[in-house]
Amino acid sequence: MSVSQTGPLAITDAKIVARNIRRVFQIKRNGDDKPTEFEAIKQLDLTVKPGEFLAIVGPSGCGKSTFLDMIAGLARPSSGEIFMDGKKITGPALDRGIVLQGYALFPWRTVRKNVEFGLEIKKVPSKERKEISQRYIELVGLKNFEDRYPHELSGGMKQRVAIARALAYDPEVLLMDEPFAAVDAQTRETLQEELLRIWEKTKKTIVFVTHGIDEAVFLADRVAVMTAHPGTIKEIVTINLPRPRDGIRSSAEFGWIRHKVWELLQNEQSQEKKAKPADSSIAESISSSAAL
Ligand SMILES: Nc1ncnc2c1ncn2[C@@H]1O[C@H](COP(=O)(O)OP(=O)(O)OP(=O)(O)O)[C@@H](O)[C@H]1O
Repeated sequence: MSVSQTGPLAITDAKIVARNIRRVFQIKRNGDDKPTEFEAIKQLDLTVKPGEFLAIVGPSGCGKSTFLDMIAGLARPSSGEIFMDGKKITGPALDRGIVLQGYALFPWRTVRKNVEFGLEIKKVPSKERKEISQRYIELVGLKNFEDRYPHELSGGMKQRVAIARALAYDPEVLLMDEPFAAVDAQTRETLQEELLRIWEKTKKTIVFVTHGIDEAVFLADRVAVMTAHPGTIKEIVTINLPRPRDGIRSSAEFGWIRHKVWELLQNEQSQEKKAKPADSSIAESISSSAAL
């Protein structure tokens, strides 16, 4: 039997395999007759192992969220394929849980009802739903907040609800797009430690997009560094730091790995600056419109 290979793992042995991904957006600007093609991602290959915690970092606008959306099945690659457990991803499904930066909670639902949302879709009976939601509410440290509404919670608490909601319907893969960006530094560190504790307990595969180098190195087994636009994988850094990682941030090894990732990103950003005069106008106009 011939099995396609991407990196060291066969498609069937890896949790997620992205093969030769390209993503092009059609941009129509005022006054243009025809849309212009904007290549956001090109030739992106990546393999995620079962149970792995993989972080993705890269310069702003390099395509991190676009790539995550494609793994989630919310968008399709223009060419190339993404597989999960050997099957091609063609749309969203409950085997992948998504946690986004803006919490995306339902404001009219209590904490419990938010956490139960995926279970309702799965048609889990009410008694079982309550048991499962309670377990995850407690796992993320929100016991006694079950009946609160999102507007009655802090940013860190909302983010915990979003994590509990994604975990409660037991997806095999958790896709996280800058989930802790909106909280203060101290809460972020607490949430990072909690996420590691949950990951060690639940053995989920996690793909975690972040701007934070410290965050990526602290959390991940491997950090995939993307190039500037058009984004592809520049290098994958294996984080050989022991676990549990409490207190590791002050160690020399942490500082050394952090510096290595920082350097890779720094090179990318300076190369992008040099390349800018040639194709800056379209990239800039699109990036700024996307930021609005
Ligand atoms: N729907 C869209 N239409 C047109 N261009 C888009 C669209 N979505 C994203 N882009 C462009 O694709 C590129 C990649 O965007 P993406 O949001 O994936 O980057 P990112 O790496 O997640 O950025 P950041 O780190 O700033 O969040 C950007 O230049 C963006 O402007």
